[in-house]
Amino acid sequence: MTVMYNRVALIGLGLIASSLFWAMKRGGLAGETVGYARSAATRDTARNIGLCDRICDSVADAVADADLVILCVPVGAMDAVAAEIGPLLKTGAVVSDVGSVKRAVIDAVSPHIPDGVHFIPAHPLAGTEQSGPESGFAELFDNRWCLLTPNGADAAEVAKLRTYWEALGSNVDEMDADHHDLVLAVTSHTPHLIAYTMVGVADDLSRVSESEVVQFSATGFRDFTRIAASDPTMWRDVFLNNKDATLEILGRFTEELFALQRAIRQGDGDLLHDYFTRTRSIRRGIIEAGQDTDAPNFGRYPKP
Ligand SMILES: NC(=O)C1=CN([C@@H]2O[C@H](COP(=O)(O)OP(=O)(O)OC[C@H]3O[C@@H](n4cnc5c(N)ncnc54)[C@H](O)[C@@H]3O)[C@@H](O)[C@H]2O)C=CC1
Ligand SMILES: O=C(O)C(=O)Cc1ccc(O)cc1
Repeated sequence: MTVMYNRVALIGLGLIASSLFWAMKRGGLAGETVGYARSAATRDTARNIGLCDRICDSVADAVADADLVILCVPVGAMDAVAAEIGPLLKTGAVVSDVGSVKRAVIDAVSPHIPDGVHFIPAHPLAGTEQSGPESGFAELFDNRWCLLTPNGADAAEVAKLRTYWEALGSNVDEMDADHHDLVLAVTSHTPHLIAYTMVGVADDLSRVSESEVVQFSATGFRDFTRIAASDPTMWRDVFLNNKDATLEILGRFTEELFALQRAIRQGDGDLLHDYFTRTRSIRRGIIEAGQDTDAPNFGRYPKP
């Protein structure tokens, strides 16, 4: 139990902020944690469930004297929130965020950060399809990656934030923001779009076949429906703010899809078999690296 920052302010009280609070409480990482949410209803819920040591009714109260301010709002709201808090930050404070996109957040937030305040963007690769203050839990970040995109920030403050995320349970790496956005377009953003699309297709179909789509959902489709239940505002903002990388990956995806479509039409079993053999090896690589915490036998890899 080591206090790392005397006062931490969480702005936007949803899944990630509430998980941060519970994880900080578990580790005793903050002297005091204060929270602010835009809507009075969210602030009331937060108070009722004991989220944060204090919930403030104004963002000014929340960031006053804060040593670490973490922006936990949708990516599209970062600009407005940063503009509001910029003039209120104390010298020496660290501002960070948890947004799923990094370059657009850096461009939106940096102009509002005064001299003497350190801005260190971060992205925990951990989440669920749930949102809101009641959805958080202390274990969310355990054994998950958190990527920092320091963008030239003070090395000592970056090292401290790294230690903070490690104390929250994460593995931490540093990356260039553009590279982050491309990697996440491949591993998270485009897969979410595909899930949204597939569930949309099934929804159109279910109008024809009544409830069969729901009744006979196989595991793969169930996973798609879970992902497609994610917060619409958050995901709208991800695509609007990681436009180039997702369009690039989506272009490649549709080309491959057309190639597979042609193979099915032409009965080209060799092409399909070769393709599926290649993709299977990628899955095995992930499991052997110990990265698949959802696998039924997670914890038993890598094999002795
Ligand atoms: N949900 C997930 O699985 C993950 C989300 N993230 C990122 O974390 C951030 C927060 O996501 P969640 O906690 O899941 O969202 P959430 O929807 O649970 O909570 C977001 C909070 O921000 C507030 N908010 C929205 N617009 C606002 C505005 N203009 N001004 C002030 N407050 C505003 C909402 O009222 C809510 O309290 C997003 O940037 C998202 O990209 C990062 C990793 C995983
Ligand atoms: O729920 C899931 O499967 C996720 O993929 C969670 C998630 C969503 C957004 C992120 O930026 C990081 C992780």
